[in-house]
Amino acid sequence: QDGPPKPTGAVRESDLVELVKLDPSIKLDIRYATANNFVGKPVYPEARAFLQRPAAIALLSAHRWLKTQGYGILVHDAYRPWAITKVFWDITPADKKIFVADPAVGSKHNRGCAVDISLYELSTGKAVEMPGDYDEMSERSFVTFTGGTEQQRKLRDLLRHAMEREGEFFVYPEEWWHYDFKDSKHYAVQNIPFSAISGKGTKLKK
Ligand SMILES: C[C@@H](N)C(=O)N[C@H](C)C(=O)O
Ligand SMILES: [Zn+2]
Repeated sequence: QDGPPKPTGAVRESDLVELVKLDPSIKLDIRYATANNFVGKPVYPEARAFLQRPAAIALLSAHRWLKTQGYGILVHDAYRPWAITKVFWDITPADKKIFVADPAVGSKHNRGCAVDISLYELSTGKAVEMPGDYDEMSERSFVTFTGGTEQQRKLRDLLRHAMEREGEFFVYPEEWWHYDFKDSKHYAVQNIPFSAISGKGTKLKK
């Protein structure tokens, strides 16, 4: 397969918004722009994060609620070009494919409607410890994993509560960090690089 799957029905116009421009207190740790990821080398030329506007606004709402609890959102990934989903799929062994999306269908990341996140402590700015590492392909990533420390599980569950409390996002059960936006099916799978995103719609409508 050479390119993304074509939409089967009507789709909404893409309006990708850069998250740090909405609120600079949303922190970034874009591992795919570094060698510290499961590919072992950078697959993004820039450490940037975009979501479709309604998803970005919902993420901001979760971030603001988390701040009342002493935490902020740390973003590992958001919109992801389809070609990178294909790279992930091709290098992942068959028994680990639940941790990556099939490029024949496309990932919700490719639609600008999924986000990989963790938490940072407002008091120190440091990333928290979760029951497993980001992109760890083991049962420690499952949202039902009962191992790790009580504090790690509490933070994983706090993140999930923040993201699901308004019904806008829902967790991917195999990955504590991955959240899908409820309206993802309305957006097309895209393969444009970050540099081609206009950002014209970056300003948040009040
Ligand atoms: C690769 C991982 N971070 C991820 O996002 N997995 C889901 C299943 C996806 O690729 O959509
Ligand atoms: Zn993800």
